Amino acid sequence: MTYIVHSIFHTLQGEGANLGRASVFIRFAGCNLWSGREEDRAAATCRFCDTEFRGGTRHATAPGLARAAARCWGAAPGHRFVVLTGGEPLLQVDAALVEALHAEGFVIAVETNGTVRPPKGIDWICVSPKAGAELVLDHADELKLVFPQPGLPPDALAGFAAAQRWLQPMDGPALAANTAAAAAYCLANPPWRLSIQAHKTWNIP
Ligand SMILES: C[S@@+](CC[C@H](N)C(=O)[O-])C[C@H]1O[C@@H](n2cnc3c(N)ncnc32)[C@H](O)[C@@H]1O
Ligand SMILES: Nc1nc2[nH]cc(C(=O)O)c2c(=O)[nH]1
Ligand code: SF4
Ligand SMILES: [Mg+2]
Repeated sequence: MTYIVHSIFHTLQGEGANLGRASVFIRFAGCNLWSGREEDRAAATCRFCDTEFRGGTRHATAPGLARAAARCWGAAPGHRFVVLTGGEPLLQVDAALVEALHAEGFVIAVETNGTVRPPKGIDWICVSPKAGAELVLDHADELKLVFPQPGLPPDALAGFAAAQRWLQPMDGPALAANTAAAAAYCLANPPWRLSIQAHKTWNIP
């Protein structure tokens, strides 16, 4: 299996349950809910994406990609943690990559839109559902809903099983208003919690 990877970088997880944790991010190229081209955004299923994920480097084997992640992690002792994101990582992540990353000593987390079934063995799954896209998962370690999303109110996810439920204000021109609305929603509706994209204020990738 060839993996097409937009970028690999070492940073702190800026969102959700693993906030602040040293991580290697593997950002896979491509998504099933948007082409990544600005001219296609208005007609896409997912229209608020904050991420560049087009194109990148081919990695011909799972052990090769896992070694690239290990090189990126560097010399920091132990606690290796990798976040598979994109784009939509589950279009490409397979059992061979899970095995190879584990063999390099990584705990594996995934950021997914929940429309694609994951291979077995991933240690931490964060599902971030998108209005208008069919969820094929009904549980995860954490649920992280970008808020507000017309057509996908938090209530609609009452049947989704997750120990942690986050509302993440939609970044864009209305970020301040979205943050206030998300905070108000969390105050009125525990167990929803507020997830601020901390890396954007820490000025790290
Ligand atoms: C770029 S996505 C990649 C992973 C996967 N495709 C997904 O949507 O979960 C990573 C995370 O950023 C969130 N995100 C994307 N655009 C955002 C925005 N404008 N404001 C807040 N969060 C956003 C997504 O919902 C997801 O939780
Ligand atoms: N620091 C940092 N944390 C993140 N958590 C999820 C991200 C993503 O784009 O998937 C992300 C990201 O892009 N940067
Ligand atoms: S599903 Fe994820 S990667 Fe795809 S366009 Fe939406 S936020 Fe971006
Ligand atoms: Mg991001």
